[in-house]
Amino acid sequence: MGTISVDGVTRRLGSTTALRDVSFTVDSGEHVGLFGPNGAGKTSLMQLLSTLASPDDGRIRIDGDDVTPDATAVRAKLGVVSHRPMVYGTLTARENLRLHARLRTVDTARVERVLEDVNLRTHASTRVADFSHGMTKRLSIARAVLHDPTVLLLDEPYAGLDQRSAMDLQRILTRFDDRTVVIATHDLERAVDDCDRALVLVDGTLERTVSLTDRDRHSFETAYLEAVGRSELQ
Ligand SMILES: Nc1ncnc2c1ncn2[C@@H]1O[C@H](COP(=O)(O)OP(=O)(O)OP(=O)(O)O)[C@@H](O)[C@H]1O
Repeated sequence: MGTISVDGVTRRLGSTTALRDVSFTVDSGEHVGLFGPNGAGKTSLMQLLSTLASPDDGRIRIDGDDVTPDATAVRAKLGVVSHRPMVYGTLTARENLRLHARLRTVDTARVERVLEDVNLRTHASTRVADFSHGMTKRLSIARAVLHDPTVLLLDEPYAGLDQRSAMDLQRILTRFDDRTVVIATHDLERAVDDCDRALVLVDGTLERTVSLTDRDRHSFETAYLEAVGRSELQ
């Protein structure tokens, strides 16, 4: 459950080729980091995996279902945390999750369990407009896992968080370790802890795959900088 297959995927945006013949697979329960400089194609790839866009060439399958014709079946397996929190500021955390549970036809009893998972039980009755950035991010994760997906797609989950909130979030994400996870991030340090494998995109091409299980932080950073060239150093 939760296998991903990306096969020869190309994505064009206007005159830009955002992704060029990208292929990789992710095993069930594996945690993969997506890295690359600005404009490398990370968000474009996350959008395709999330079924928000379709490849111009190639195929993406989740558990064998193609993200284009089988988008509805695929969406049921996906939990997506993107740049936008996708929660309502005028509602409380609990109201947001109950609303989402009804839309997803999920038993509302699960809302309390998920609030607990992301450490928001004591703030469940607070309006989201009054939440800090870190709390809103945790609520986005709660929303994403409410229907118990097998695959979690996290686009820059640590962006804008201070050290303490990022550490809290990292700890919370380990509670969902049994799922397949794809995480796009510029945070090389946390990636070494979070991921089994790193995929490095450069100018839309999958430049390098690095196993993180037997690497320390320094050797991953070296491999990353070799892959992206000097552009990251300037
Ligand atoms: N709507 C669009 N129209 C045209 N080109 C686009 C569009 N969105 C992205 N691009 C281009 O596609 C390429 C890949 O962009 P993408 O946002 O996927 O990269 P990224 O790795 O997520 O970058 P960042 O780290 O800055 O978020 C870039 O050259 C970008 O300028």
